Amino acid sequence: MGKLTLYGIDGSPPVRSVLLTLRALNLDFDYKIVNLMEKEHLKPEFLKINPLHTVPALDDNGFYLADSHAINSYLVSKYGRNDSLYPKDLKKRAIVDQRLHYDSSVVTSTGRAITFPLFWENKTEIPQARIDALEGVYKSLNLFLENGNYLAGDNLTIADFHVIAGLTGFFVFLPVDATKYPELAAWIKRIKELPYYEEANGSRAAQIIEFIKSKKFTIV
Ligand SMILES: N[C@@H](CCC(=O)N[C@@H](CS)C(=O)NCC(=O)O)C(=O)O
Repeated sequence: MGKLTLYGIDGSPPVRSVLLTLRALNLDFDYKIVNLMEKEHLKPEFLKINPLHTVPALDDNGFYLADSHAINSYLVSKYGRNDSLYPKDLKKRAIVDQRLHYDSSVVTSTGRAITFPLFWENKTEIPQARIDALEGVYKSLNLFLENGNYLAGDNLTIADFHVIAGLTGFFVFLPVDATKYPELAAWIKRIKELPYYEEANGSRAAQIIEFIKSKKFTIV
């Protein structure tokens, strides 16, 4: 096997989703930090790897790939001992893909609408409507989970990694009410019990969570 390098930073949810996949697959890799606050992603060296200047980016022996969803499905397809994290069966895969697109489109944009003004525009008032949209995400995820223990059914897949990595920072804005969303609350507990969860996601999200709290935001 050639050399794998992941470019990223712990605060980034899509980066943590790739870290979860790399750990689940038990792969060796180098982790190169690209500090977004220091604008390292805009430096020419990184633009050669990913002209869109986003993290995560993967270098698999000279093959460069951006976007966590593309990276995770590639890693499982190329290096997985089996296909359980991203099934080859067309219908099973289609369900995983649906969850991945839901993550890319809805989960990500809902979260970004809350965090972007806080992180980059120094706005500390979050409109209630944005928190309501986040609650809408919890509701949809709870619906997905009525079909099985994991987001795409009975088995753990990369869809679970993307969504848990995204949600980890959102709990600060809106904790999951287990009486309203029991399946979602149980799923979070289940994912946290994965042996590699804390190392790949939990501990790595701690700093960004503290950063969010330090902003002393209010919901208006
Ligand atoms: N859809 C992409 C999103 C990647 C993304 O937007 N990453 C953010 C950090 S969470 C980033 O690198 N932003 C810097 C920029 O857009 O210049 C993925 O899943 O990898």
